[in-house]
Amino acid sequence: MEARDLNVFYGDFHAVHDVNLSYGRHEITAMIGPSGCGKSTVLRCLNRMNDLVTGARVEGEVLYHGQDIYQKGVDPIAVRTHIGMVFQKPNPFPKSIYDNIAYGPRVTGMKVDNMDDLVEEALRGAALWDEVKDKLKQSAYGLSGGQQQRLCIARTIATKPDVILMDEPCSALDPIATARVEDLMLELRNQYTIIVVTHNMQQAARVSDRTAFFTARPDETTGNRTGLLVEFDLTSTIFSNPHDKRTEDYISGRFG
Ligand SMILES: Nc1ncnc2c1ncn2[C@@H]1O[C@H](COP(=O)(O)OP(=O)(O)OP(=O)(O)O)[C@@H](O)[C@H]1O
Repeated sequence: MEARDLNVFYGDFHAVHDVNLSYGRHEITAMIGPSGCGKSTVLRCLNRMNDLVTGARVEGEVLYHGQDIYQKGVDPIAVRTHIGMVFQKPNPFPKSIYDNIAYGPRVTGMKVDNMDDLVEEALRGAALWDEVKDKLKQSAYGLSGGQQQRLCIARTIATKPDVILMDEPCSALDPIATARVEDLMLELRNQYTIIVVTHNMQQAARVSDRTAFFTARPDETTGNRTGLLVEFDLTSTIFSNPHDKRTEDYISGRFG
């Protein structure tokens, strides 16, 4: 995936300025930076989730296998089946564990030979099968927060996307549940391209292959802070030998 000259506005407010970024296939890319620098805004552009935000306007291109997902005629629902999203707070549907997984394939009209097999495959893929296989008909709300987040990941992979976007997927989880989700991300990387927004720099350092550091620059006249990409590189480089002083200051905790 690739963002080209991406600018995002909320009404008159220029939230994100000229982002150019290539996301590697079967890699985990982390997007980090101080609050308000536009990480989530950029993430939402990658599967047209900003279409659902009142007043949001996107300029530039987001290329997915070379095709601009903002081009006229592209169906945003179809985009979201290829490019799934996992949110900050686990948000299972008020349905059984089984139906949470089966819902996406059903509503998107996916051709499924055997739904039981697909549900099992998705739950196994999200490292949750062994914990829930005997209670598939029970409500998803009975699961712990960490299990609910893995259920949401299973729900995302059930529609067979090839990119998974994650918006601070562990911020509502305790350290043990966080470690499980991070292990899962590393496993999923074999099959999926993962793009994750995180506030947690250790998490970015632990799981990602490449890291994009964003910051926000105040407009001299209005004082409004517009987000921009400062540096994008291998995670090891960003954390050990960043080229930009702003990255270094952020990483070392002098700013943000
Ligand atoms: N729906 C919206 N309407 C208006 N402004 C918005 C909206 N969503 C985000 N913004 C603004 O856009 C800017 C970027 O926000 P965004 O949430 O993308 O940043 P972020 O880096 O993900 O922040 P955080 O780390 O705090 O979640 C901020 O100034 C924010 O107030």
